[in-house]
Amino acid sequence: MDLQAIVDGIVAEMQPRFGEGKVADYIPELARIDPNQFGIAITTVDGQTYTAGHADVPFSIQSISKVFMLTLALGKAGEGVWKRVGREPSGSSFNSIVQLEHEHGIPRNPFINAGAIVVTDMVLSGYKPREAIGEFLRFMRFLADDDSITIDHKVAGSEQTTGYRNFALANFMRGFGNLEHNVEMVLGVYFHQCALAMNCVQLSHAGLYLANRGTNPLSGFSVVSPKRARRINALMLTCGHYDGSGDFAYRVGLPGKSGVGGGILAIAPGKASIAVWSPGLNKVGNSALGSEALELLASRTGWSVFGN
Ligand SMILES: NC(=O)CC[C@H](N)C(=O)O
Repeated sequence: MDLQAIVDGIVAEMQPRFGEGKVADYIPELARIDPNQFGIAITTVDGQTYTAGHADVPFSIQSISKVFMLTLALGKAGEGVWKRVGREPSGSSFNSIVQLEHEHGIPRNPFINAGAIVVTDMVLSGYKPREAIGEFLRFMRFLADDDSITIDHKVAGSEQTTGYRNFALANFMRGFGNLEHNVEMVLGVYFHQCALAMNCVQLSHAGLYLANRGTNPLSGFSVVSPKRARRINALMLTCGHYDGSGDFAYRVGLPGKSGVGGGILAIAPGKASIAVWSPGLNKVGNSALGSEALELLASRTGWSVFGN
């Protein structure tokens, strides 16, 4: 299979449509991003990387960080994580508060904002916020084997001043006793993890452990057990695209996690880690062209986990 020809073909097909969708404008710093950008990178488990388009332009990974923070929290708290957050798709938008009251402050899953805020609270345990942010940054540099990865402090600051809904979610959960640390501390870490800037190549490297039974084939390091990698993939498949998760599974058929920066990390277990980025979002807040590109990729590679 000629993966280079596949990614080149996808970019050529997407090019006339660059700019489609709507950039996230509720975070002022993200509203300024040029929507006419599109990048894709595939890294296979045998270590080859194939890129096309703007694959080396850094973007805000936003909610894709939730996969990596969950990995850290599982390492710290093990199955105890699931006492404080569920594993079911929410069927609601990423920043919804409605289910939280009925479900006594226990968020549906770790990939909606409420769930991710609880996960961040777990990672923060025993640390100062600055240390937890440092641990996350080190982890990402280690996974991608790239020390040039940084946090965009302007984006973090922008969210800090406008993240009213996240403050509401966090306060609500603290009221139910499901946050151990004060809201400002937890959200300080959460906004910084979301503001990590990575390009498609770096992100495809960072996700590789999930495609390779928990071990990063580039470094040989075991990040998580095969069982845990499988389970994180299951959560990405069922919950990684908020209330668009069912549609993404139907159209693409791969575990994936999106972010409002326009990035998507998709995992083809046993085969490859794929990162796409295009800032324009669809109605549910997932990259419009990114989702379509992955649909093309899955059909051209036959990589859907549901068969080809
Ligand atoms: N879907 C997302 O990427 C949301 C992340 C964003 N930082 C927020 O909390 O609103």
